[in-house]
Amino acid sequence: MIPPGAPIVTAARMRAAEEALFRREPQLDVMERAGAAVTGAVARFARSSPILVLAGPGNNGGDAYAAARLLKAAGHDVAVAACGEPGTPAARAMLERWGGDVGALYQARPRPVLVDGLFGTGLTRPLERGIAPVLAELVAAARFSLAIDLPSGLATDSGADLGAPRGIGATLALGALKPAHLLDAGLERCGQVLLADIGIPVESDWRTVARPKLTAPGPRAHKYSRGLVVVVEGDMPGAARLAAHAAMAGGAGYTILACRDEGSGGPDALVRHRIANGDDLADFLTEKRIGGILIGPGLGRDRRAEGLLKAALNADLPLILDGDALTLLGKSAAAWLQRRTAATWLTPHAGEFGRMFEGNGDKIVQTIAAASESRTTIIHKGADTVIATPRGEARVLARASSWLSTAGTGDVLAGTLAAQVAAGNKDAAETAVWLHARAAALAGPAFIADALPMHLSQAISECL
Ligand SMILES: NC(=O)C1=CN([C@@H]2O[C@H](COP(=O)(O)OP(=O)(O)OC[C@H]3O[C@@H](n4cnc5c(N)ncnc54)[C@H](O)[C@@H]3O)[C@@H](O)[C@H]2O)[C@@H](O)CC1
Ligand SMILES: Nc1ncnc2c1ncn2[C@@H]1O[C@H](COP(=O)(O)OP(=O)(O)O)[C@@H](O)[C@H]1O
Ligand SMILES: [K+]
Repeated sequence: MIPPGAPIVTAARMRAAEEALFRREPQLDVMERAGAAVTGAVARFARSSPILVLAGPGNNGGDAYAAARLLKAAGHDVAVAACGEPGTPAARAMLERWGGDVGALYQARPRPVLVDGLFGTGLTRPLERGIAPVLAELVAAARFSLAIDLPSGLATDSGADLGAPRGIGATLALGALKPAHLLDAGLERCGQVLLADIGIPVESDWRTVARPKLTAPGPRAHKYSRGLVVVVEGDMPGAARLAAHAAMAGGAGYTILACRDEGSGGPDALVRHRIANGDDLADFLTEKRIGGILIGPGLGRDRRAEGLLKAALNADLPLILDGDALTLLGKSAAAWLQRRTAATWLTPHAGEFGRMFEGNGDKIVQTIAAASESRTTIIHKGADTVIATPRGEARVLARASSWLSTAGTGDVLAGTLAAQVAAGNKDAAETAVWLHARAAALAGPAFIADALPMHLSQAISECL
């Protein structure tokens, strides 16, 4: 499990935090703690199996030499293989403290337990030729592999694959999580992510999503105080119905489907209100008790859809934009949205995000830049979901149920978010993402999106 609410830092931030600490404490003491943390984690998995420790030229290699010595002192059968001489004073000192044999990486014989201490946050380019296949073979031949800080061959700040092996069983993040533990290729290359506190103080506006704290409605609650949600229906009514159902199951007091005609389907408690076009919707949205408008799921992209979207954008009410609403805005999204005075949330998947914003940089950086430019809170969905606020905060959710990869689950997320927005939850996005992921976990394998809302009640009960 990814540690909830844990800070996430880039390689540069981690280095700065380490350097600040080294002004107060010897670097070797910190590295000894890193070695001890690795030893503890490896010993748990290795039991009495022979261990091969791989050491690289930098401080990741320094951690590896420290761990090799401590594992040996604890009675384990340890062999060490290195790629290159240590290039930092700390790594050299740890090689000396190890004092045993060091083989060449290219001649290393596989052992049942492998410790990957080749490269960590200092990796700046794809693994040099020859290293990746040797590492891949040693990992494949081992019964269990643990990576120190990061699997060698992952770009720390993006999680991009620079030659990382497949099959690492666990990764022990040192001091703090890095984006690579959560994003892109890191999602499948890190195995189980463990976090070791080695006494490096880190500050960050970026954290993993944590379980929210919610409260039950007060004794004097009524349907309006719980939150009135309006979901705007479009060409594909099923999508809006799914979202409306999720808003209701996500705790909204009153949910209205603004629909073209009487229609049918959906829970009986769902109220239908006929809306022919954008002018109609604009009139309806003068109702000040509305706590959140959701538009976009199944909206379509025709003239009527454009009129509805314009009415929603012009209403001075909290607004959630999803699906087709995002595509309709396209590259003019930021210009439209920064004019709004009421709060706005966007829930794009990667395709929709790319239609609205330039995609420079890593997913966290990109999402923060877009949130700040458009003055919105963005839930950038995917197997790795990044939430960014206009204030530069980020929350990351990795490893939600991969069964979420089915049509309609995004509509359920948008509806869940609308309920939280209408209830006035100031962490509506993080709450909705957590509840949605928890509902998916509770739904088990091969659920359909229609089944997700019914698990929201249990998910909410776990937050009370
Ligand atoms: N500074 C410290 O004392 C501490 C560092 N820590 C460890 O140190 C790591 C960071 O150490 P470094 O900054 O020395 O970096 P690394 O040890 O991750 O790697 C740096 C070395 O790799 C080389 N290199 C980079 N890309 C390469 C490539 N594609 N092919 C071949 N060689 C390549 C660099 O030239 C340099 O020699 C962390 O991940 C963590 O494991 C922790 O022990 C905490 C304390
Ligand atoms: N492999 C995956 N692992 C975890 N979550 C996923 C995965 N694939 C999709 N999701 C989640 O499922 C939802 C899909 O939303 P979206 O792409 O908008 O689908 P739709 O438009 O069909 O509803 C998002 O919340 C996304 O984060
Ligand atoms: K490593």
